[in-house]
Amino acid sequence: MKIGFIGCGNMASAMIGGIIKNQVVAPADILASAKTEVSREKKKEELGIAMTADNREVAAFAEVLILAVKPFYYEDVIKEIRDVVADDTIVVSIAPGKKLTWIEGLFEKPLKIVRTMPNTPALVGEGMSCVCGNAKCSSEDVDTVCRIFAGFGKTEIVEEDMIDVVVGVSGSSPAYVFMFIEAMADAAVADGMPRAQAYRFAAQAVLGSAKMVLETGKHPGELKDMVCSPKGTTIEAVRVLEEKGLRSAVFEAMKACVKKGREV
Ligand SMILES: NC(=O)C1=CN([C@@H]2O[C@H](COP(=O)(O)OP(=O)(O)OC[C@H]3O[C@@H](n4cnc5c(N)ncnc54)[C@H](OP(=O)(O)O)[C@@H]3O)[C@@H](O)[C@H]2O)C=CC1
Ligand SMILES: O=C(O)[C@@H]1CCC=N1
Repeated sequence: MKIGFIGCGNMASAMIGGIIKNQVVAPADILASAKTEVSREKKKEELGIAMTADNREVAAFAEVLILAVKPFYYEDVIKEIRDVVADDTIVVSIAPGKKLTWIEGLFEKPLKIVRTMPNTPALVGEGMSCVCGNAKCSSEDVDTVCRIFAGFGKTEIVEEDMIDVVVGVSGSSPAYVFMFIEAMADAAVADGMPRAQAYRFAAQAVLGSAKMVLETGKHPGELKDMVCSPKGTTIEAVRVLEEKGLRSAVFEAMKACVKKGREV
């Protein structure tokens, strides 16, 4: 299977890294484009794939064509490539807000279009993505995309409306988690821990906690309660986090994120 990426920035690189590492396809079966020569050279070296400046070359090459440019470039890119995209190519969007009908309309011909929302932990094989195909897609087409995305993490099929929610809860959320890790590490540094060690401790605590949610099936509140000893240290931290509005901050942040995604 030939996979093409139009745009090869943060998200495409994370996906390609996972695809190659997990041998979904060989590097020779991937072709990507980027706007600047500097990026193309960097990605060629980093990922070991062929790079081009020509989006139309990528579109003609790909059986699965992933549009990995910023949402505001989608319109120009689709107009540029639409006459070289073969009728049976599966076109994959990773952009928030750009609806299937809008993408279909721009191609001006019936095509298989799949909307997805990946996230950057794809780079280490721990991505979380959703997938939704248009009416032209058979279940095999959707499976093909799921198989590619499974190469760099977990994937679930959702209704299109749910994609806006996925943007908030997994597409964008690595950024909030990195902020949380950074803040915990800063506090540990303030208390005397060397910075590199602080990142290791904070990140491993987040990783382990996430695994507990996924692997025990217990409610996160129960897992939290298991850490809070009576009269202990943790409940003091929990009291301050509640006082400072952690839950409300996360709630409001995600509402803002989803709203922005719907407006794109
Ligand atoms: N970053 C993330 O965590 C996530 C991003 N997404 C979505 O992924 C898409 C890409 O985002 P991201 O990777 O962060 O963005 P980046 O800015 O990191 O990358 C954009 C890429 O597009 C290239 N590019 C720009 N214009 C063109 C063009 N006309 N033709 C071909 N290539 C072009 C850039 O080239 P150059 O480097 O040379 O300028 C760059 O390689 C967006 O739609 C975003 O919403 C989805 C989920 C998560
Ligand atoms: O910030 C953004 O717009 C993209 C979409 C999801 C994550 N990054």
